[in-house]
Amino acid sequence: MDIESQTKSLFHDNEHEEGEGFIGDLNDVDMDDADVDDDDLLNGPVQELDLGSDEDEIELAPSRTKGKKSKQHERPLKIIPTASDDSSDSDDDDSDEDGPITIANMEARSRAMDVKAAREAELDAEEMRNAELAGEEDDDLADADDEEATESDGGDGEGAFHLPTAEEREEEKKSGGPDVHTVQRRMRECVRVLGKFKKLAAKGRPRSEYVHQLISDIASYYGYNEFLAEKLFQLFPVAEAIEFFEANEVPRPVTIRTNTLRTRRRDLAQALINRGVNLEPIGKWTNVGLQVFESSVPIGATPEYLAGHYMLQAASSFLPVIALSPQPGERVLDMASAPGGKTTHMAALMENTGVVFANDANKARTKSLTANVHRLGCKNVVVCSYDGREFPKVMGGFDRVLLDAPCSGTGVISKDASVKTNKSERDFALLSHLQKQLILCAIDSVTPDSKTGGYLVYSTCSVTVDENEAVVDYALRKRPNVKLVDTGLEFGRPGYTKYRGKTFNEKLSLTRRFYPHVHNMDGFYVAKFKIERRAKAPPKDEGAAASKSAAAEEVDGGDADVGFDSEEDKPYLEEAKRKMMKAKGLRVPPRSKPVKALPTAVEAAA
Ligand SMILES: C[S@@+](CC[C@H](N)C(=O)[O-])C[C@H]1O[C@@H](n2cnc3c(N)ncnc32)[C@H](O)[C@@H]1O
Repeated sequence: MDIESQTKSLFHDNEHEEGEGFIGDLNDVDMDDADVDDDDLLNGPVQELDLGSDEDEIELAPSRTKGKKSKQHERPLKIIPTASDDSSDSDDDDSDEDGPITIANMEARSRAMDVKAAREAELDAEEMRNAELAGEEDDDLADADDEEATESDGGDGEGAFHLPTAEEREEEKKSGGPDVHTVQRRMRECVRVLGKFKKLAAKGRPRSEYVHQLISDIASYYGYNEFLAEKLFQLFPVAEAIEFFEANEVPRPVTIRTNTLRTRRRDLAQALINRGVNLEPIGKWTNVGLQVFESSVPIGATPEYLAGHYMLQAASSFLPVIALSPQPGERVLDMASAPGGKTTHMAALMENTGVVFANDANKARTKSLTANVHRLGCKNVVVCSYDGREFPKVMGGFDRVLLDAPCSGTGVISKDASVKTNKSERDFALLSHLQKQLILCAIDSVTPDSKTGGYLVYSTCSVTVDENEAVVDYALRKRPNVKLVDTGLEFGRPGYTKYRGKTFNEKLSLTRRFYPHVHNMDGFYVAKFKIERRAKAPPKDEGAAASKSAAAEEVDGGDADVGFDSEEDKPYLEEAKRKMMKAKGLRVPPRSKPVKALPTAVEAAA
């Protein structure tokens, strides 16, 4: 059985749930205001929307692009030559380059690709600089000599390559678009020309026309809307962008995480091997992960699975927990936790001691969370369901917080192809807005006085800058008492410090990006913060008690009094009750008093 059909049959019964999403006051966000630099982001009523995706729920059935039909589905195999196909480049690469990327050879391969990407980025940048120097930007290359133009035209030896004009593109669209072979060939040519633009571009055709054509062809070939195709394309040098889109067409390796509360990896591996499972340890960076290559039994229904000896979990989703590194005896918050892959991992690292508050705003999703908590034998987990923006008002004083934020899912397109077509510019603005609200509340939930911790990890299964660096940079600007620290992860590309005209805090390079085409895992982002006291240190001569109370007052929503106050809780309870009645189709009674926006974390701390 090959690994692809394996994957399909392996997961016929896992916990995938429909209707996952993020919760936030998104409908009323003004797009122009979506990047407001203000704690006002924290204001607003709680509403439910269904826009999100979740990296942890492995698909039961092969994903299909809903809506737009991808030309790529018509193709037999990988046809677009990409960096890793290009044999002329192989000398420069790691000798491990032959054969498929496994998680074991991934580190070496990823280093080689990093070098190559850096080189390509450099070439791209040089091309751009040259174009600018020549004052050509959009109208350049009128002086490209005939010889060069001929080289471009004769490109792949299959007849002349002609970059369609705007009118021709229109015509093409009207007639239903070109066939898949024409699109493939054109993409290949555009990549080639953009790689050596000065030399290969046709006379009088600016770079932007090639880029535009390539993005449009990527969108139709792989089945993306043009907006998202462009957004993702912009993240990489041209040739690498194709690698990324290609990788999204291929399922990621099937991986499981040993539940060390119940067994040891060695014993689990032996038990599964005895059942006909072909597996091996993922790599040096984790001592609990196993990669499954083949199996004659459904991996989601073995006696070991049912007994909670392992979790079906994408390798990338180990990373935020490794970075957070929760310690035994600590008080930890998992702010957006369903279905619990990371919660249960944290509970195991904490050896079932201390407490993990596993929160998720979506009540329905807490069912699978609770089921996983029970199956894996986690005894230190409390499940709750609040909007994350209600923290730390609900409770605070955590040693560590994980915010695995609701996101667009652009890192998990191989699992959920609907992302290709269902995300618009507005969705990204709204998500980024919600993520900014959540991250401030997550920061304010950490106690800077923690003896053992004082950390927050922010992660997403998305690769866009709006949802990652922009959010982290915002948090650094809004909370001067936090700083970025090393994630402790052994691989991953550094986060952007500059991106398309935006400059972020230089420490953003401490954050880590993971990509399907580089690391053979889902696209992911991880940032780790250390939370310090917000206020000036109290005078040295003051007594310990005085100093403690001063600190508590000055902490912005951190470990000040966060106990329950029934008066304050009234509006929350009333709203929750109204929601529940509405969901059950019951008549909702009028509100006892006009509902103001629920108090925010910042208000609560004030
Ligand atoms: C990426 S998933 C979390 C995956 C989870 N950490 C795991 O490892 O299994 C994001 C979660 O955020 C939840 N969510 C969406 N909006 C939220 C909000 N405003 N507050 C708290 N949770 C929210 C969603 O219901 C979803 O379960």
